[in-house]
Amino acid sequence: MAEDKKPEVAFLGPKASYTHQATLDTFPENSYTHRPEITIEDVFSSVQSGTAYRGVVPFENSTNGSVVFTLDLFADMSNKYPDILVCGESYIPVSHCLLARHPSPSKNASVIDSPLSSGAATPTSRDPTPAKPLTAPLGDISGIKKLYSHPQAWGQCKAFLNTYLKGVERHDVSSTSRAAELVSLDASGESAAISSGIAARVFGLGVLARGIEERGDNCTRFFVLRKKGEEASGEVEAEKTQTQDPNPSYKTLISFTVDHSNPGALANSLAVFARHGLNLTSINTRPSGVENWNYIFFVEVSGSSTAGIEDGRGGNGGAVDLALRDLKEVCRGCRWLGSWENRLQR
Ligand SMILES: O=C(O)C(=O)C[C@]1(C(=O)O)C=C[C@@H](O)C=C1
Repeated sequence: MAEDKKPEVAFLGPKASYTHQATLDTFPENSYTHRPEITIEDVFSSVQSGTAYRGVVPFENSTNGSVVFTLDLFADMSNKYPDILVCGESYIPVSHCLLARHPSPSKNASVIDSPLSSGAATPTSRDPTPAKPLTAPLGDISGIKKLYSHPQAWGQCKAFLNTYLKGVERHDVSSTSRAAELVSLDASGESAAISSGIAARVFGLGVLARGIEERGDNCTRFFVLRKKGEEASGEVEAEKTQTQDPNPSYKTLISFTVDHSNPGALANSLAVFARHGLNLTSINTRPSGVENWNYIFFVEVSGSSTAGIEDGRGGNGGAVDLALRDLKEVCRGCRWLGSWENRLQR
């Protein structure tokens, strides 16, 4: 069947996750088969093993910061994903809803009468001026005893949760769409999910509140993964059309570790990028996993590295390749994690 011939793109599922939206944004359904995976690690695994042509994973949220699960997989302490590279990115606006199976948002229920619905969280000595949520529930939500979502989502909806669902038990699950799926299976009707409006339709749930995120411009950045040795881009026509910018700029992700006992080791490593005129656009750290209080650093720089770095020939002599060569001299270990076209629109 022609359907079977389409390249497979693995993504953090189930269907209707924000990662699914990012996948649809980059890989049109008529040219690719979209394969939902249960965890972000499963996506890495499918790309590493070659069973998926590409993978899509969340990397960073504009309100709540890095997706640490993804960073830890790039850190790859057990050397399970040595061939994973980033080859693309996608920015998706994220607007969360509160979803439940038996939404009683009795349209008539007075939101104003409920003590839970005053729109102001209780001031405490630790937080005397709590943030005000952007939105209120559409009806009575006092029956909700359990909340499900991806850990990233709690931090994106703090004001709403503190105001209207303070103290309600929270369950971390693998994605926001998995949260919606679990709620759809809970006959008690006492659970709710933080998930998307699309997930409400896919899992037949009702919407108890819309736009519950902290900020109206909440946005998540996703990475497209490929396996080392696979063409960077362009082999499939549909993917080529993603380039809309006639003068695209590029970004590169690099990880490195330093000898923490050496004063200036980190400063010397970062100075390499400045010396080669590379703008550092982000820096993250995670525990290295080697010993306590030892870190792995992730930096994103402007520019790209091309042929040669991948197979150890040293690259094309561009600024990123030269920086990688010099970085090796001053850090303990470093790894090029891919270069891709910058898709950030300002
Ligand atoms: O759970 C999902 O729907 C995801 O795609 C994951 C994820 C994330 O990890 O950041 C993506 C976007 C939102 O920021 C919340 C969750």
